Amino acid sequence: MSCFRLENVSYRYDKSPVLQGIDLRLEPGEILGLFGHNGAGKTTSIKLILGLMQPTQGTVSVLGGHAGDPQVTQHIGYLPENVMFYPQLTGREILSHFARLKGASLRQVPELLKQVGLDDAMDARTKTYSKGMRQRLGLAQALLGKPKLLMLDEPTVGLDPVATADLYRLLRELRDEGTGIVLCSHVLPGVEPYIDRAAILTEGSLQAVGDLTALRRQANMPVTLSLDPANSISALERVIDKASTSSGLMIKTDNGRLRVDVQPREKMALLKAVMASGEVADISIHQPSLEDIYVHFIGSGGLAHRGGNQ
Ligand SMILES: Nc1ncnc2c1ncn2[C@@H]1O[C@H](COP(=O)(O)OP(=O)(O)OP(=O)(O)O)[C@@H](O)[C@H]1O
Repeated sequence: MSCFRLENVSYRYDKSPVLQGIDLRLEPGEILGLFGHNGAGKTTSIKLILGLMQPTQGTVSVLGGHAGDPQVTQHIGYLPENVMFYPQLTGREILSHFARLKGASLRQVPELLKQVGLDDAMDARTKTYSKGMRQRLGLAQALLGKPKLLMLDEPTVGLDPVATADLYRLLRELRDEGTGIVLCSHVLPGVEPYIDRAAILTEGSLQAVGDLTALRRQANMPVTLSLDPANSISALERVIDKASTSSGLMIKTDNGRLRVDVQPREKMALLKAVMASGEVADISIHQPSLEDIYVHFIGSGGLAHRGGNQ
């Protein structure tokens, strides 16, 4: 049973279309990164999965049922983009309140607060919490009742790098226990090792979906080889010129090394020729990162939408 399936889903607020023909699914035990610029439609997609709104076209099924059904919703954990809590209550009081609302065991409350690193602060009023602490309390709230589907909207906003890495590690543990997780973000640095698949949304349309290998293949972006000459840069450059089948191979010198941008399909032939020449002392290979792939798919039009939370 899939955690959710969106089939040919479109949505419009009033007249303007916000999502168009989205096909997307999430399986148990998987972390999907949903990436897109500000206003791309990430939160709208989440609201449709939560059943807060109905699609104007297409179908949304969640955990084998209908989005919004109480039997389905009780198995969903959701961390909204901007978490706000009553400032006079303590973390423990707030989480206990949400546990009662959700019908989750109160025993979970101190356990979860400990899990998100708030064990020392659970009896302090939330008005004394930092932004990162409020975010962790929001995460604990989302984890109440051990959800089968966890949806996190910009979960790393307000977290420092160590807390961000802790969050990703926690998500990986939950994933390994079978939870399906959606991570919505426009903050890409650091997320790459923790997601199984990425979906890139621009202007309400999915540009690409897949694991990093599939996205790299689809993007067909050049791979950068960084080469240390064994003898001289000019001799190494001649080898590359001769071996290259494509015209206009990008070659740059960089601190006594050569940087060569090569198409993926030509990489192995070029490497073999360079190795056989005896003109190279060392090689490093840089594949396009998730950020490179994201920028490739959203294009300069998408970049113009990006906000300041990078
Ligand atoms: N209640 C609403 N009424 C009208 N338009 C809306 C409403 N909510 C969102 N929109 C519009 O829908 C589009 C998608 O918004 P959405 O919040 O889904 O984007 P997002 O990808 O989550 O953006 P961000 O990264 O900034 O949170 C935007 O153009 C936004 O202005």
